[in-house]
Order: sequence, then structure tokens, then C-alpha cells
Amino acid sequence: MTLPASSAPQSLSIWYLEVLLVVLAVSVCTRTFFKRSKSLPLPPGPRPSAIPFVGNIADMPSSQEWKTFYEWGLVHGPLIKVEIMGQKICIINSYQVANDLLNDRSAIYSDRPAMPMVNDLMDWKFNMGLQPYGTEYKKHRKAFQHGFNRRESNGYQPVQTRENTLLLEKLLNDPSNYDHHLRTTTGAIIMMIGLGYPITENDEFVRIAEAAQLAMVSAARPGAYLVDLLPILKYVPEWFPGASFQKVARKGRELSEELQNKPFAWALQQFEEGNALPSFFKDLMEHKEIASDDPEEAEHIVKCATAVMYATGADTILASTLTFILAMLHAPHVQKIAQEELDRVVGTDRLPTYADQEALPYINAIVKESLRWELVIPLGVPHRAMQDDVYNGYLIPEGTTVIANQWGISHDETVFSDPFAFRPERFLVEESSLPDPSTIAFGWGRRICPGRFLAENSLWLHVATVLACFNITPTVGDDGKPIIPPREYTSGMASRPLPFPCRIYPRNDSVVDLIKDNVASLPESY
Ligand code: HEM
Repeated sequence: MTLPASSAPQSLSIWYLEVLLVVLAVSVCTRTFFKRSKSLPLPPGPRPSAIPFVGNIADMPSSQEWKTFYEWGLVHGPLIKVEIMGQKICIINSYQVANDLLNDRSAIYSDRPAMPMVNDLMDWKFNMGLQPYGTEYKKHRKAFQHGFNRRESNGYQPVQTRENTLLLEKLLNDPSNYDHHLRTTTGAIIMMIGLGYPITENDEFVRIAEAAQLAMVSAARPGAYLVDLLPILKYVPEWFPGASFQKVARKGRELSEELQNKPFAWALQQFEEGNALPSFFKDLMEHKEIASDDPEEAEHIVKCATAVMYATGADTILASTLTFILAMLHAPHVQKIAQEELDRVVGTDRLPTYADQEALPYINAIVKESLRWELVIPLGVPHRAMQDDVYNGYLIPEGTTVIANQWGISHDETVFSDPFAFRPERFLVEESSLPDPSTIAFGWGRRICPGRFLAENSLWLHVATVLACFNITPTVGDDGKPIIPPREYTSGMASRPLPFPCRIYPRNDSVVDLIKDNVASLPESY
């Protein structure tokens, strides 16, 4: 700033004074805000124990936490606070609140809680989904998004179509093992897209991915292990009385190492020998600079990203497809309407393809309702407040774990009427103001699931082609009455229906030929 010579000293002191006043004002405001925010109430919730430090530990459910959290929401409101051993946890039971905090204020809610059991003891730090929000995480996320943005994900449709055609053949020949066939199919799709790896029956890499994933999701349940609340416990040796969590952790660590190393070693060998099929892995190896300028770091990121992909991808798609099958038993009318739409739009002499998607609104609505009716990750993956925040007059202190109860949000009857019914029609009302369930099921803000386009594509094709070819009905009891399986789901970070019997049989004879013709016209291999 240039000042006129005569007025310079006076103007300078005024200028200094102004700056000083601004600094003072800012500091007073910040301190006032800080003081005020510290004195603001925390969100309401179940009353903690009178014993210091224990908090709500006795209130915490041991399974299906999302249902208890939902009940709490009905009593205490859409934003609840519980405290366990000094750790504050906010639970969100409303779409509006989740949107306001986790989407609109994503800049301060994108961190993850430390989770020492899974991250440190079981060595899942390689999984970007559990990493703190920082430079390393951003590199992993960039590499992942490169492979799974909408355009790239659509590029994988030929793999999904091929494996889905083989699924239809398996359902035709051996329908009672439908869950095994679905598991094989989702595994085959993910392994081919991720690594260019064609799976075999009882495949070793699929077994490793499933076992590692199961160990992780059981351990990652909020409050499952005390060590997550008292991280110092991670130094307690395995032989110490009461330290059985260390044994669980050791087994989990062994699986995590297998998961990270074995499939990667196979893929690397194929790549170096020039035999690698097109895949997420191959693409990243050829464009390592997307992950990092440092080739060694880039290779590490490729290794982590591919491991995350096959650890999380197959099971989640499987769970949502099983929910669709279960829903067909609970809502038989839906099947009839869908088949009428398929026959009218696609006809009966070919299978539906991705090109039919826009012309099949009812099928699209079934996919949405399957994602809403039961949630693959009912409590999402926990976020962490990176600074103090104030919402609707409540303080959310820095370090609070923030859980979006996605199951609760999807069953909020002020948003979704008759929420426990499977009613795809709710999404067909013109200009429906209902939230799209994919904006709930796949999470929030900067941590939103990067595999969502791939997952939705898989689910869509399973729904459209299975309904085009088969009827899905309940088994019949000795009394001649249909046995509708209950809606029973596993607990853990990820949830899926408990095994249930059902009948899957071709709608007519021409469907049998259709499936056989489609299988016969598949190329020998990829
Ligand atoms: C129906 C299938 C799926 C569902 C319902 C689902 C759901 C979710 C949810 C709720 C999150 C946490 C988002 C948040 O923190 O708010 C997430 C994260 C993630 N998902 Fe998925 N997912 C599915 C399929 C997939 C697939 C197929 C892949 C891989 C191709 C995948 C990869 C990931 C990754 C890497 C993250 C961590 C993202 C981050 O922390 O930045 N998911 N998913």
C-alpha cells in the first residue's frame, strides 16, 4: 500500500489500529463461539450410567444394532448421542440430518475413527475405507475412482453380462443351490474386473476374500471390542487372561496378509509375463502415475486398491441380490408386474440387456426398493467429526464418531410410508420427492461408496434377467401352505439374509431354450 508522504505516519497508525481491532474482534468472537459452543448441549439420547466413564455401555445392543438405534430415534429424535468410556458417538436416524452433516459439511465429517482392533491388530490399514482422511487416503481414493467412475464401471458390463448368463444356466440346472451360484457369480465378476482372474469352483482367492471380509466386518461392529474404546489394550499380550481378542486379531491378521499378497502376486506375474487380461489392476499398473509419482508407492496403492475391491465388492453385491430374492417371496405381486413389463418391453425371445434399462421403470424401481428394504451396510461405515460443530443448537465435539443409521433412515415412516413393506411403486409416482435409496445405501459425502455404479449395474442385471426367466416362490409345507421365510439378517458391519429356502423354476419351456442359446453363444473365454 502506498500512502501520501504527509499523512503516512497517522494513516499507518490508524491502519495498525484497524488491524488490531479486527484481530481482537475475531479473537473475541472465536472465543465467545468456542465458549458458547462448549456450553451448548450435546444431542439427546439414552441416559448414561451413574457410574463415571461407563456411559451407555449397558444400553448397547449386541446384535442388529440398527434396530435399537432406530427405536432410540423414535424416542429421542433424529440425532442421538451415546457415550461409551468417554467416546462420544452420534447416531443419525434422519435423511435430512445425514444430508446436512455428512454431505453438506463433508469437509469436516470425512475422517474415520481409529478402530485399533481392525486397523492395527488385524492389519486392515491397507483398506482405504478405514483410513483417516488425509494425503494417503486421497491417493488411494483417486486410484479407486479412476477405475470405478460411472463411465469405467459401464465398461465392465460385458463381464457382468457373461457371468450373469452363466448364472442363469446354473439356476436352471440346480436351483436349490441358488445362494451358492450367486456367490460364485459375484465372486467371478469381481475377480475378473479387479484382477483379470478367472475363478474356478471352490476358488482359493474367493475363499481368502470371503474369510478375510467376514473376520473384518464382525470385528468392525461399533463397540464389538473394548480395545476400540481403550486403545492402550492393544499392547496386552495374547496369553494375558481376558485377552482373547488378540487371538481373534491374530487370525484376522493372517487372513489380511493372504488377502493382500496372494492374488496380487498372481496378477503381477501375469502382468510381467504379458498375459494379463484387461482389469482394474492392469489399467492401474499401466497408469501408475494416477496413484503416485513414486512408482514404488504407486504399486503399493495398486496392491491395496485391488485387495479392497475384491474384499468388499463381491459380498455386498451378493447381499443385495439375496435381499431381492427374499423380497420376491414377501411381495409376490411385484414379480407379476415386473414380468408383465419385461414381456411387454423386451419380449420373450431375448434376454433383457443394459440397453433396456431406461425402458424398464418397474425393474429400476425394484432395484431401488431392494437397496432400501434391507441395507447391506445398515449402519454405514462410521465417520468422525474433525472439528467442533454445532447443529440445530447441539454441539458435536471434535472426535465424535458419527454413525448414519442407514437402516433407520430407510425405514423412517415420515419419509417412506409403510416402510417395512416391499413396494417398488413408491418410486414410480411422477416427480416423486422420495430420496433415491442409492443416496442412502452407498453412504455420504467424500466417503460415498466408489463401487456404487458397478454394484448397481450388477444388481440391475440379476433382477431383470432372473425375473425374465424364472418364477421365485416359497416352498410349501406339509399342510400345503407356503412357507414365507422371515426377514432374518446377519449382524456385523455388513449384513445379509440368513439362508432361506425358496423355489426358482423357469417361467416356461421357451425360457429354457433361451438360456441355453445364450450360453452357447458365449465366447469360449475372455
Ligand atoms: C450393494 C453394494 C454395495 C453397498 C450397499 C455399498 C455400501 C457402502 C457404504 C455404505 C460405504 C461407506 C460410505 C460412507 O463412509 O459413508 C461404502 C464404502 C466403500 N465401498 Fe461400497 N458398497 C457396495 C459395493 C461396493 C463395491 C462393488 C465396491 C468395489 C468395487 C465397493 C467399494 C467400497 C470402498 C472402497 C469404500 C470405501 C470408501 C471410502 O472410505 O472412501 N463397494 N460402501
